[in-house]
Amino acid sequence: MPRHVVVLTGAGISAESGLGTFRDAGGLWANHRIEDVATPEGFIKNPQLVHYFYNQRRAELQRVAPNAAHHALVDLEAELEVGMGGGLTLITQNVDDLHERAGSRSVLHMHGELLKARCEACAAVFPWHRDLGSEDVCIACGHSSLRPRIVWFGEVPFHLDAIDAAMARADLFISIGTSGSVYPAAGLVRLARTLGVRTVELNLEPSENHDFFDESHQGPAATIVPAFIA
Ligand SMILES: CC(C)NC(=O)[C@H](Cc1c[nH]c2ccccc12)NC(=O)[C@H](CCCC/N=C(/NCCC(=O)O)S[C@H]1O[C@H](COP(=O)(O)OP(=O)(O)OC[C@H]2O[C@@H](n3cnc4c(N)ncnc43)[C@H](O)[C@@H]2O)[C@@H](O)[C@H]1O)NC(=O)OCc1ccccc1
Repeated sequence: MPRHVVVLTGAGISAESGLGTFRDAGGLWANHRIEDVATPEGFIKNPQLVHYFYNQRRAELQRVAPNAAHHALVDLEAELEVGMGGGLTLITQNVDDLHERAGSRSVLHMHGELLKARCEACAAVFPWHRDLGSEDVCIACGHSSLRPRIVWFGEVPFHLDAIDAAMARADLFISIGTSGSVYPAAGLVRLARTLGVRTVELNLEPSENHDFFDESHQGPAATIVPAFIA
């Protein structure tokens, strides 16, 4: 029975909660060009468009709730800690707070969080639950240079050291609801293999890294994640 489990989640785990994924039909990238809304260059060129993109998603987030897949990971966290004296490291590419709302206690948001803002003048980070705009002022330094605390393309993801440390002690790596198309997140399954860690894919369809998994189960996350964890 594995004791130290690393789970990586992507947009697919939040799909059944009603949040759009990126690459699926009608997904986020169907209506917006990545370079316009998810790059530092796009933010300099058109901050209103970028704020509009994230304000839409922040408002939508407050209308949805975690699903059975999020809740199953809370049970796994407790089981590993209490039962096995081990632990769960939950790494997510998602910027939503559905893992925390389900009850997950330690979540590594490697691509940031929608409900936080960061000041580009003094680097202060604080919770932000309403629309964000260029006129908004940083409560720490008074400058109006706030941006969503999100990792854009070309920017270094968060928590890379904690992620490497968790992978180094893992005995099971589970990937849930991700297409495996964005790096360095998509490279974690290969790192797991080089470390001799067992790898499992839980996804609606085979991901771009399907061949790197020892075991793969296809289906909707809210069904297959509780089934796999039970
Ligand atoms: C497009 C891609 C090729 N480009 C990259 O990967 C780039 C460049 C790059 C770096 N290394 C490379 C190597 C090779 C090639 C390119 C690169 N990477 C970067 O720029 C990264 C930064 C990338 C982060 C960008 N920000 C995001 N998000 C925040 C914004 C926002 O949210 O708006 S990425 C964003 O897109 C990705 C979307 O992927 P998924 O979540 O998987 O969603 P998707 O829609 O694609 O797939 C959904 C899946 O779910 C499944 N599904 C659907 N419904 C269900 C269901 N119901 N149940 C189960 N599964 C389901 C579907 O079948 C599908 O498989 C996520 O990562 C998400 O966070 N930064 C960096 O590399 O810095 C340097 C560095 C790196 C390391 C160390 C030092 C320096």
